Amino acid sequence: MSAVTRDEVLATLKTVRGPDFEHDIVALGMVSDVFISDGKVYFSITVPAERANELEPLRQAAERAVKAMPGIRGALVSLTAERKAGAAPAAKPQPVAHSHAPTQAPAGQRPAKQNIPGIGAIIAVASGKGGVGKSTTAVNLALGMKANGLKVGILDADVYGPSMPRLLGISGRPQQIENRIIVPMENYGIKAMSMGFLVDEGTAMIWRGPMVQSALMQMLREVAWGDLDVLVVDMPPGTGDAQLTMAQQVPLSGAVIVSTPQDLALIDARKGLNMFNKVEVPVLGIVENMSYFIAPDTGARYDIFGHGGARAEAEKIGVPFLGEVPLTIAIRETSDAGTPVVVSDPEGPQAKVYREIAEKVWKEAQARSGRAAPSIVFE
Ligand SMILES: Nc1ncnc2c1ncn2[C@@H]1O[C@H](COP(=O)(O)OP(=O)(O)OP(=O)(O)O)[C@@H](O)[C@H]1O
Repeated sequence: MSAVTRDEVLATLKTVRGPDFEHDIVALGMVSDVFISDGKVYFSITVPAERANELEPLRQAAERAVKAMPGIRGALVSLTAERKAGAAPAAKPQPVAHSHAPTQAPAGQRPAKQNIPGIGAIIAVASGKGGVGKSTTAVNLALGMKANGLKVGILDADVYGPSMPRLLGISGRPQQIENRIIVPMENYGIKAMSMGFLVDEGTAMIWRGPMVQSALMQMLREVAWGDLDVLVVDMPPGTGDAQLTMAQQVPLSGAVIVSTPQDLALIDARKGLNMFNKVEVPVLGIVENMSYFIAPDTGARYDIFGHGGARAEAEKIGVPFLGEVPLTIAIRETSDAGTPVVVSDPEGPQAKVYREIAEKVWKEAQARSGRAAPSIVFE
């Protein structure tokens, strides 16, 4: 069977009537870019923010219509809200979580970010640029927190290059329960959600901003996370508009910045800090990754990268230094094999490094939230 095209999807959507019961949703200009991957169709429908709940049946009708097309294996349709003129400076439509549409903030104020019921703290792991080991740090940090006795989830917000399925060794598709709530995947005792569970890894993601945002909001708010002490969010690399919007829309308790010593004068890490400052999310500290080299044969340590830059930078700007992670074959190989070092060699030196970082991150998060830390049992 030949692949379904965007035009065919749009033709189908022309059978769906808009809220005026007269014109179709395509003619009314409510349909975003349509993206098709692996037989699944993704798009959003723009609606006025105050009608989001009321128009949920419209979303369902559109999803049903597309799912019924021959050759289509699934559809992910979300509602995105139009901002009222003058309500906020951004011109982009903002996604809304359907049953829990955020309340519109008065003009000039940041919209209130709704906490997620059941989730104690949401901690972002971010980096100023790609390839510094952000995802590896995020997964080992999450597992370190679990090893320290916390209930942990991880959300892979890197919609364009999801890596959690591979890092956690999880394959398959998540189950959907009533009201389109998704059951998170799970491995090594942590719950996980990633775009990679919904589309195949390696699929070139060419989504536009609003679609990415609504997919992220669904993964955040329409997933049965249950009770979690902490949800670790693996942010997409970089500090561009997309990351900024994300940092703005997710109710973050704090952020951890991953940097390498090779980062020239840590320029990129500083950009990360500025980004979170801009959206008033406290930076919990900096992790220096690939800080020094441990020889696989002798276990000897070599400070070949001029490590320590991140510590100095953290001191200079007054944020905590959370720890340094060595460059080791073990970390790379276990990451690539889907058996992160914290679970595959829990007694080893690398696992210890991550657990200590996890402890510091948690302490910092608790200190910022002003709540007493639940007691953590260390073995
Ligand atoms: N401490 C480490 N020692 C050895 N290899 C590491 C270490 N940290 C990360 N790596 C390896 O470096 C590569 C990049 O890591 P990772 O995917 O975590 O980076 P990232 O910053 O999330 O990248 P991206 O920007 O592509 O999302 C991976 O192959 C990973 O296994």
